[in-house]
Amino acid sequence: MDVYRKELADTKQELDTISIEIDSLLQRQASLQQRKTELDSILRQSSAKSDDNDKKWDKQDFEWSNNLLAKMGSVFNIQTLRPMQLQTMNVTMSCKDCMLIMPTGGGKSLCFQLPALLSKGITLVVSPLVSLMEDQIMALERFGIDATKLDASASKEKVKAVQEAMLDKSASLKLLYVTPEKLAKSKRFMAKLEKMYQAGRFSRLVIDEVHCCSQWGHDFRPDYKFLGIMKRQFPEVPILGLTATATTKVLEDVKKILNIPNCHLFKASFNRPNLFYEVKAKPSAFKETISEMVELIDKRFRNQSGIVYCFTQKESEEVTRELRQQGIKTGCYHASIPAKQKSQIHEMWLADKILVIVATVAFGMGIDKPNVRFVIHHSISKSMENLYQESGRAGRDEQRSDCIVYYRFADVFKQSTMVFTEQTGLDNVYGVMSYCLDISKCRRASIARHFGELWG
Ligand SMILES: Nc1ncnc2c1ncn2[C@@H]1O[C@H](COP(=O)(O)OP(=O)(O)OP(=O)(O)O)[C@@H](O)[C@H]1O
Repeated sequence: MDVYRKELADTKQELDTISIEIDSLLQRQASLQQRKTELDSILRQSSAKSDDNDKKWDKQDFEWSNNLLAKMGSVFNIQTLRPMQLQTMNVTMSCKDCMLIMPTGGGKSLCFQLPALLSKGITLVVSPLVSLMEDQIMALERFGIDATKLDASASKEKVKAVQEAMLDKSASLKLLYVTPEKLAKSKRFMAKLEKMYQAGRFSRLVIDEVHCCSQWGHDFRPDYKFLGIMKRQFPEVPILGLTATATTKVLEDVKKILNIPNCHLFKASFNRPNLFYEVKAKPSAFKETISEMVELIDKRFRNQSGIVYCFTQKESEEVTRELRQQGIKTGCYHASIPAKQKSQIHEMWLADKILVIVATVAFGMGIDKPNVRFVIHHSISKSMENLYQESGRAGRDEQRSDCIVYYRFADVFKQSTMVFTEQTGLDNVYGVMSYCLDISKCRRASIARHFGELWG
């Protein structure tokens, strides 16, 4: 009996102790709950404050505002700015770091080209593709702006002239384009930049396609990681990162990599109201898909300019051959086509001498044709970002245009085998698959949600 009495006394004591502990935990819970409410409210207020801060960036009373508006018309022949352009330019003109996320064709280039004209010294533009730089430099030359690039093909004389201009106060050079490889691999060029910085002539660092820094993005480029040292080496130089496609996770990663945790972030809407998205079931027989496409191109898009995207070079050649056999004049474009032939095809298409280009993704960045009325994906893209960007080459003139994807399950497997080694490769393909399969949702809404926009 004594044994039981003893156990009962111990049990009561333990229960008392637990009650005391529960009381104290309940009190702690209540106080944490209260603190949580307070912290939520502080954060809400500070984000409202930073919204306020952002609001001031769209003002036109900065010391450079008059000059900015004047040059916008006189040099670029632009009468009104698009959403987020003024904010971005004001932030970067204030020497603050900024990232601008704006859809393809939205007008990101103006956001650094115009500030480059208004600033002393040289704007360094890091861009992933030489062809992209060439297009921009050609366009700048047409506006009478002195811009050039340094890449592996530059002659000794050219390198010398650029290096002189980097330090020469009276030089007219405003924009210098380089690839990330150039920065990562040429110590000599970094040393020149250091001198340019010391001379107070390094006015701004622009990083085009800034999502390439992050492994979580769809287009990671190892040399972009090197850009992380730029802020440490040139702390006074404002960084402007540009991208058409970046999820929140990618943006956070990019901020970390570039050492710009407090950069301003501007995001233009991804909705392109003039683009109409459609998904069609792809017949299993190749010829059947082609005859559907011929019908589309011949009837719905008669005499109109467009692009047909294919999965592989082989596929693009087969589609080109079939379309031609069915009487449609097309040009084929992929990475293995000789450079001269590629630029001929591109020019003929720009001049509307060829209406349809059948291409792989090699026909991509830097395409700026206003009247592309349709983009057809003969096979699905490898990610929603790619799909959005490729489709976005339609309708730059803001006229109605169609973006059609041919979808069948077998193509998901094909894509998966190509991307499974990439960090988020499979997830990206499944994202496209779910976009294609979800017939209950509006396509535009699915795209908006993918890019983190609220949509009804
Ligand atoms: N405010 C504006 N008003 C009218 N046209 C503009 C304006 N801003 C830019 N543009 C024009 O829009 C077109 C696309 O601009 P830009 O090439 O800068 O786009 P982008 O955002 O860099 O696209 P991409 O992602 O393909 O590089 C250009 O022809 C440019 O001249």
